[in-house]
Amino acid sequence: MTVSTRSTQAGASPSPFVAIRRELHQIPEPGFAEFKTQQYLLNYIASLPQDRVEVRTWRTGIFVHVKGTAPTRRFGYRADMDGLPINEETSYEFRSTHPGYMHACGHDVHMSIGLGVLTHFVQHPIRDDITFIFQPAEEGPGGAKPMLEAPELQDWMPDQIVALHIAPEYPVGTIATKPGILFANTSELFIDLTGKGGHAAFPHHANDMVITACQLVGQLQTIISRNVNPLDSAVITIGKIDGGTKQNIIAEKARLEGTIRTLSAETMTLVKSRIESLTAGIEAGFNCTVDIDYGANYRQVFNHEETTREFMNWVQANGSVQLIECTEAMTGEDFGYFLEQIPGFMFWLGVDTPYGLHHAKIEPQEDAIDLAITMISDYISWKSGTSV
Ligand SMILES: CC(=O)N[C@@H](CCC[C@H](N)C(=O)O)C(=O)O
Repeated sequence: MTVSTRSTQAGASPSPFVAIRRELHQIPEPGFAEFKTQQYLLNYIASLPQDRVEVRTWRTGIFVHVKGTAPTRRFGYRADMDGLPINEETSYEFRSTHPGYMHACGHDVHMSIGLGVLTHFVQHPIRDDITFIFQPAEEGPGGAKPMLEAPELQDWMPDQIVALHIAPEYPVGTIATKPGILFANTSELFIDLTGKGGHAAFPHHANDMVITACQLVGQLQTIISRNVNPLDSAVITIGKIDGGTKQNIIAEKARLEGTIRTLSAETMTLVKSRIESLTAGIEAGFNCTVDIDYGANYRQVFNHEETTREFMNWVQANGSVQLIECTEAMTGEDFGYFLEQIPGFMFWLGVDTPYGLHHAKIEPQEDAIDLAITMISDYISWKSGTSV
């Protein structure tokens, strides 16, 4: 394949898809509000030769169909599009121009790789068709499920699908994956506490929801340490607390925002049932009301055993990147919904940066972009050539 002209060394001009990643990096947007991102992608796709390309939009997402020369099947590549509410603190010259928003989960990288693979197959037709899915709202509330059900996808539904996620902890030149479960089941968690506000000097006339929220956060952590089997894995993270209005007013309301992660659906049910018992105790003990909202729920990312093993063998034989057979992670991804319907897999792409996903200073190594474009293009070409 010929797309890559790699160079991200200081002073050198970036390759086309690194340059695209830098432009996308500057316009991170919330889920289902990826308007500029969608327009940017549409403009780029429109700049390609159109004879075998067809485009459909769905809300802020995009489906692109690239027709093969004598198709017998259809491959799929999915990239997510949304940014995160984080104030960027990287050393980049091409930092986010949207205050308070950042591509801190690599979706700018995932999209630029998607455009690179798309460009390759527009320039180098293969026998089979390919559907590219640029999906909004992966960080929540989830674009995968409604996109799978969208009428615009039905006649372009892939027979096999692939997606990747950047991995800060792995070196550039490595990918990591495994057959079976790769990412956890997730559920968002929003808990609203309502008590009785009052003057800071008269706590006996009020029910303080700041104290109640603090108690509840501590109690929630006992679910993992005392209810979940230690040989199983689960996470409860409360990532945000809001409460009160002023330092000398007892808070009438508080809100906890978090996420639950489990490796099995049964453990998710157990964790939720324990949350409900503990919050019932909080209501009784602190004379307040508690409302729980589980927000968006994602099913586990479960890599198709046979397809993933075949891909891993191909990577090892191909030799352009090093394969790591990893363990599962407690991250979530609504790509799991695609894998429930379509055989395929997700893999981690090594981008070697000391700051993790969702960190304000994350700076993925951009050399991984052209390397991934080449590898995915080569894999799909090989697979198309070998399949009937
Ligand atoms: C790869 C990654 O970081 N994905 C997100 C998915 C978020 C799911 C949902 N909004 C939640 O918070 O539960 C993650 O946080 O793992």
